Amino acid sequence: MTVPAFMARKGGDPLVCLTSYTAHVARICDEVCDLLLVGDSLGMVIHGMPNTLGVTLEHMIMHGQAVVRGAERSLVVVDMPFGSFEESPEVAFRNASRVVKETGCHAIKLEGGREMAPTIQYLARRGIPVMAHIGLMPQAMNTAGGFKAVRDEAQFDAVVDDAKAVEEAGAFSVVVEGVAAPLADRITHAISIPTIGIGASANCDGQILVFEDMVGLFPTVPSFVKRYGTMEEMMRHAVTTYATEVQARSFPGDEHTYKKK
Ligand SMILES: Nc1nc(=O)c2c([nH]1)NC[C@@H]1CN(c3ccc(C(=O)N[C@@H](CCC(=O)O)C(=O)O)cc3)CN21
Ligand SMILES: CC(C)C(=O)C(=O)O
Ligand SMILES: [Mg+2]
Repeated sequence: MTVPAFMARKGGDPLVCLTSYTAHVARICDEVCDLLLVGDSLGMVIHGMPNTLGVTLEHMIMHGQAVVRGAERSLVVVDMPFGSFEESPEVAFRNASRVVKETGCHAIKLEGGREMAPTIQYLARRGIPVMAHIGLMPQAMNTAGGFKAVRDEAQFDAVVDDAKAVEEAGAFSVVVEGVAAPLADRITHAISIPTIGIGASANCDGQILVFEDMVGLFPTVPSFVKRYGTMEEMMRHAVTTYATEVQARSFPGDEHTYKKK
């Protein structure tokens, strides 16, 4: 997958996207996805943080390297963490270029609408494809007072304006998070770059979910998540059986034991 090929899917077959944070999860997701996102949700999902604000550029680079090693076909996009891009377009370029150089990812993603348009333009014109992220922006949880979906009609025009501004600035795609279905529909029809929804209805050009949420490995998921697997139960069964067998001395058995030569 390339950035132009991804953009060409606007209005066509839905774009399949998932987050990945590790090489072997990336290898599995890569078989079915158009895009793998190394999301800053890894702070919560992998590192047990209460929100995404504590995630660093070093976290993103380390997980980005792992995912790039596991991916062959998909576009790999790395989230810019809180504090790494907001100050100025120049600071954003310095940090985003480090992410691209040190991971080999194809593009970066950053949260923000109109206020980030100059930064998106600065990066995009200098060789770094940018995916924007509008609607519910988890890095703004303290100003929003939590992870609040955009459901009030009075807020809709502002988010449509954000979508137009990031398109105009040169974003190649935009994540639309936590918005009511009619707003997602307006945004998808208002712009000519692909909209990738998360908690944003079917009225988008593609969908993304957090891998651990959809396989059933993260305990507290937002209501928009559909669970396609029961990984937590499978893991609990495996470790419980192991513990029982160690205690009973039935593991290791003969077939798991070296014989002398
Ligand atoms: N594992 C995981 N999955 C995610 O989808 C995800 C993360 N982590 N971390 C970053 C953000 C946070 N996300 C969330 C988390 C909770 C709600 C949620 O429950 N929102 C409710 C109300 C919450 C409130 O009132 O405080 C809503 O109705 O909008 C939405 C998005 C989505 N992102
Ligand atoms: C879920 C997506 C869009 C994200 O930003 C993340 O995982 O950090
Ligand atoms: Mg994110």
